[in-house]
Amino acid sequence: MKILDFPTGPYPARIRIAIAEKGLQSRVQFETVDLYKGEHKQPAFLAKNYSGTLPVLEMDDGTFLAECTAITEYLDALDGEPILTGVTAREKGLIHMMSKRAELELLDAVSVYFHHATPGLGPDVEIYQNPEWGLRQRDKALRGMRYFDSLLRDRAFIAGDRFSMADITVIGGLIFSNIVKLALPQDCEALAAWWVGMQARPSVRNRVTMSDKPR
Ligand SMILES: N[C@@H](CCC(=O)N[C@@H](CS(=O)(=O)O)C(=O)NCC(=O)O)C(=O)O
Repeated sequence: MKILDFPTGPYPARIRIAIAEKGLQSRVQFETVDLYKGEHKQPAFLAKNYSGTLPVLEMDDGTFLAECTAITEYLDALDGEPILTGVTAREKGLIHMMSKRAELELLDAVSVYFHHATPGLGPDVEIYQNPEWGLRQRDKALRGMRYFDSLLRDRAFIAGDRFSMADITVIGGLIFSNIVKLALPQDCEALAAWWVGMQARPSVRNRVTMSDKPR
């Protein structure tokens, strides 16, 4: 299967990390779509993903699958351990909820800040910007960081007692925060400690090179 992505992108990172966690590297080829040239807004790409975003998974039968949560669920169903989207009904529900909350309260909020209150992908791609809206989303992301910090004071992972898709989504949010230089609030010690642990995972550390050799 093929992944259309941008190697250093925060949303593509979610899929790169999932692939590495499940040891699927040998089954995937990556094809870069240049966001800064606006290739993702061209008709040829929009025919693959109406929403004009990355990543997109192209299955061997030609089916296109967009949206990180859907792609992760697909990959999880393809292969066995480790399961990233939950085994029991309760786990599946909680992981999906916490991953969606990580999108709404952190990752998507940082993305809006990037596109609206910074130069983003450049004037040829950012054809409409609302800096005030971007700044409000930045403040929302900071509140989201504090929320996840409060959770991590009592648990090791975002959705419970093991690593899951929800952790990967928060990782995506902190990767994006790093790109836009949005620092974690000083008092978010539990989130900071969790982030150090997450960055030590080979799947996170090697996400751009996708090397499965420990560096
Ligand atoms: N809801 C989508 C969002 C994906 C998304 O925003 N991807 C970014 C890629 S990256 O910024 O993370 O590298 C994108 O395509 N941005 C292009 C744009 O918004 O114009 C998902 O979950 O896949």
